[in-house]
Amino acid sequence: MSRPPTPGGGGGGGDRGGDLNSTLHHGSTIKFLKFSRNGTPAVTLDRNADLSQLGDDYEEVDYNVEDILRMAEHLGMDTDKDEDFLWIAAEAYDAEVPEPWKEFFDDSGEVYFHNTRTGDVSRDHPLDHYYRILYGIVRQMADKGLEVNIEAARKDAAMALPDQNMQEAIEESKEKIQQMAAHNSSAFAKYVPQPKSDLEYVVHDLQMALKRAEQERLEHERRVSELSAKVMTIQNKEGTPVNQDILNSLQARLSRIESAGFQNGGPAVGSSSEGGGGGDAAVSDRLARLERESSEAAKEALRAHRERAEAQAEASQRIETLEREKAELERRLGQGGGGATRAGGQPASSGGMSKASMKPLLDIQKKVRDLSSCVSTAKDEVARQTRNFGSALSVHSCSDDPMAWAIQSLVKKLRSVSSAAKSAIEEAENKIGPVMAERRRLFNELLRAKGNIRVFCRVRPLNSQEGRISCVEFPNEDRANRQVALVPQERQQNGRSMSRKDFEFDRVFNETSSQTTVYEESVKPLVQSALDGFNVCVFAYGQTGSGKTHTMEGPENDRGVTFRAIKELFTLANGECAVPGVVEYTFNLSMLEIYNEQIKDLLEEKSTVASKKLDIKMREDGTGVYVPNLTEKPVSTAEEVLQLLYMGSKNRSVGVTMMNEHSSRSHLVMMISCVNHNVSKQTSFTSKISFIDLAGSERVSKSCVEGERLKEASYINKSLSALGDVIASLASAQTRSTASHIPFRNSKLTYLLSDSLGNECKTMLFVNISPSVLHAHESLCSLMFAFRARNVNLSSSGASLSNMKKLREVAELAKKEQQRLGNEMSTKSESFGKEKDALMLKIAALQKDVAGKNLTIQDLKSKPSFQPPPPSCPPPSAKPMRQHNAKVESDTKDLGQELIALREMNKNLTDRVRTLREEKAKMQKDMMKKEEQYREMSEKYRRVSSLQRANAAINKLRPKSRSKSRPGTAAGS
Ligand SMILES: Nc1ncnc2c1ncn2[C@@H]1O[C@H](COP(=O)(O)OP(=O)(O)OP(=O)(O)O)[C@@H](O)[C@H]1O
Repeated sequence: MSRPPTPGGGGGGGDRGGDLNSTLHHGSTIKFLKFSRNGTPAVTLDRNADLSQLGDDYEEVDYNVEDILRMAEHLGMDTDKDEDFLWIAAEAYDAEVPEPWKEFFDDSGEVYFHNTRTGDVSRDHPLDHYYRILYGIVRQMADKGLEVNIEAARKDAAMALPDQNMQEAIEESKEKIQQMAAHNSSAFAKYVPQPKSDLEYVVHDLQMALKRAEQERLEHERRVSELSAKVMTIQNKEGTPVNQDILNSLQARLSRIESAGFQNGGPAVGSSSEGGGGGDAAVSDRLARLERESSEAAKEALRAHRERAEAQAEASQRIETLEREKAELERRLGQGGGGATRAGGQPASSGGMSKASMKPLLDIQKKVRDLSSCVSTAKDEVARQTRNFGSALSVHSCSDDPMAWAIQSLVKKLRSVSSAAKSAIEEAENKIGPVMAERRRLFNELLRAKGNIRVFCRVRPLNSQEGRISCVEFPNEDRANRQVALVPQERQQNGRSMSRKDFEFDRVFNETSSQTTVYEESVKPLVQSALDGFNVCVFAYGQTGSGKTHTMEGPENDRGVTFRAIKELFTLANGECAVPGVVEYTFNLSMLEIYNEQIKDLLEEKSTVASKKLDIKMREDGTGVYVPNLTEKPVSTAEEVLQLLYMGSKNRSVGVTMMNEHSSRSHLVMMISCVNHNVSKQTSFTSKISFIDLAGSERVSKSCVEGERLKEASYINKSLSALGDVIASLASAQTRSTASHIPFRNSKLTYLLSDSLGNECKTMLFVNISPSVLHAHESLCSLMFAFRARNVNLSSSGASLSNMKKLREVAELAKKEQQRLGNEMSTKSESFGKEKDALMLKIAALQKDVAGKNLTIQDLKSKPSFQPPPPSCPPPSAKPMRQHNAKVESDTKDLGQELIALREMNKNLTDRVRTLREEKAKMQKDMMKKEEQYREMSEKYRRVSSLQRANAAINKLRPKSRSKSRPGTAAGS
């Protein structure tokens, strides 16, 4: 049932009118044909079809223009722009009132609707909401340059409705439309054009315009020749006085026609002076050229359109894949308790990031890269299209050109395609953003699980002056590489002896660990983190000559972690992490030295001792600190950085102490700021990676220094202990989850690095030690300092009591399982071994027996039968001899068979033994895994206990000691 006419709505009737624009505003009717498009019921406006020829085999619906326009406005449509969607208004106008709603009229004759179930009353038709949503969806599809999928739009709109009855009502009306469509579709096939893409419509319009222009040209030609003939007739009439007036008027008319050309959309002819024939030829040529060019432009545009659609589809597919992978990664991370992380957020393994855990991230990076190259290809395509349109426009720039409007329309459409492509690119970029952010988040989670403060110990080889006695041991070296022990060898130089001290770190590198191993298992993962926006700090701590510079800088032929990290930084920034045109990086390098609490710019050209005085300032927005006037050099390759490092190193302050000829008495700080620019969004963020080669940590007394050297040493001690205090405070703040004062300002070093320590920043400390007994005490101090930082890190994880209990239970279980497997394996292998040995013996005996018998047979066979017996023996009769031979032969046969059977048996046994061996190896592997798990758990448990003990001790002390901690005690205590 149609809705009753709304006030002001005119009645139906009137002529159909071919052009919608000409009918819409004249109170006449518009007609709609219903047809099926690819099985999708739809209603479309018919503009050109001659309905009278369709007979009764279709449904023609006349609507009053005003009613439909009013309904369209009521649904929020723009009646000027939305003529293609007026069918929604028509459908809404026709919509039935669904149950349990009823339609009523009030006293003034206005319609209202009443919900008989809920009692709701509304002036709005109950389905108006649905049609508004439907309109919104199709409008959005059209705005995005997508083909309008009515079926999908209807589904989505229905889903958005809260009322089940409404949905059913819509389903019902949809079915009706489908039935009607199925009935009518065959009749309409010849009248209703197949769905076309925007560009195809443009091409079609263009061709129609050409046809019209050609027809008009022919008509013009006909009229010109008609008039010329008339003039000729008049001029040639012999004896007839020429009526000059008539002649003049005819000629003027002819000229007018020629110059008028096709003012109503027809092609302009050449000037009248060119003469009729020449002008026509020019027009034809021009038309042909224009037609050619237009069709080429249209083809090109179609191709570009298709390519764009393909690229877009591919991009969406890739994004989908990425999202799937991301979900998978997330799922895996969610299971992290037993895999990548352990309870309490402690590292799952001692080494660097495992390949398995890195792989999904690397895959995401690769996908993001692919996606971005896809986006940039699409961008290039858009740029190319735009250029093509530009040239097409310049060719057809003549505004009175008959083809201009068609070309303009083509250009307009293509521009809309290009803007659709642009928005597709934007959309893809918007999708890349979250994927990249997710990758960053996951990667950071992985690093955080390993600890934001990580401590590595590196023991350098003994040098020629130190002899061959090492006081360092590596317990469990083959397993976890995490333990190091200082063992007493003989009395120290100072006469004191030392008891054995065991330490554990995130990783211990021994004398043979290569620079590559050290880098890969320590700093490498942090480089990615720096590019992801996290501040990173790598310290090398240790006494003079312990290998700090070797670890950080390294010799030219075997670079240390700094150079390797920088190389990686550029590789990632130009490869995996870059999204050309979306995300780009720039880098700036600065290098400074802190000597006697003074900052010296090492990259300052012509640097002198009395160079500019530098200080550290807090940024006004409170986002961190900076050193005003510090030289910052833009860098884009590792080689550039190397050159600057070389220049900076030459400016370093070095002195001579008894410890090391070239001992460094200052802290060397090298910082690279990484600026991540999002090109399309015009946003950026900065992160920083810093490498700090700390000054030698040896105690003053040992260096036997005085005067200037003593002053240097005391500054060094002070700043190193300030560093220890900062790390300790940060960790205790994390443990208590409360904001507390961090004494960053106690030294220039800690203040400078205040924005790179704590929170989500990644801190890595190498403690370098010498294995020499001569340095045992200094090594012990260094290890104590590092252990303090590491313990701190542990306490920040905050393992709960329930976790401890759980860990203990799991550890017990693992231990039992390990024992059970061990027993089972040894019992099995023992019994199988025995069985196998017995069988082997039997086989060997049988083989021996067979071999002996074979020999006897051969022996007997080789003796000639006619040979006379020896004189002492009675002559043997032939019969027993034959019997004997036969017996031997049958024995041999039997033995042969037995041998085959035994060989078969042997083979089976060997197979069995092999299977058992494999089983054993598998069990051993399982056992080792379990043992490792058990070990980790017991370790965790041990740490938690020590933490508890420490907490208890702190609690005990708390009421008593409120006194300030003395500076300078951290490193040595
Ligand atoms: N892992 C190592 N393998 C081989 N040689 C090493 C290793 N570590 C250090 N060395 C050597 O030991 C010597 C002292 O090392 P390095 O200069 O790195 O010590 P340092 O702690 O930086 O001293 P300083 O505080 O004086 O700068 C150098 O000759 C260096 O080549």
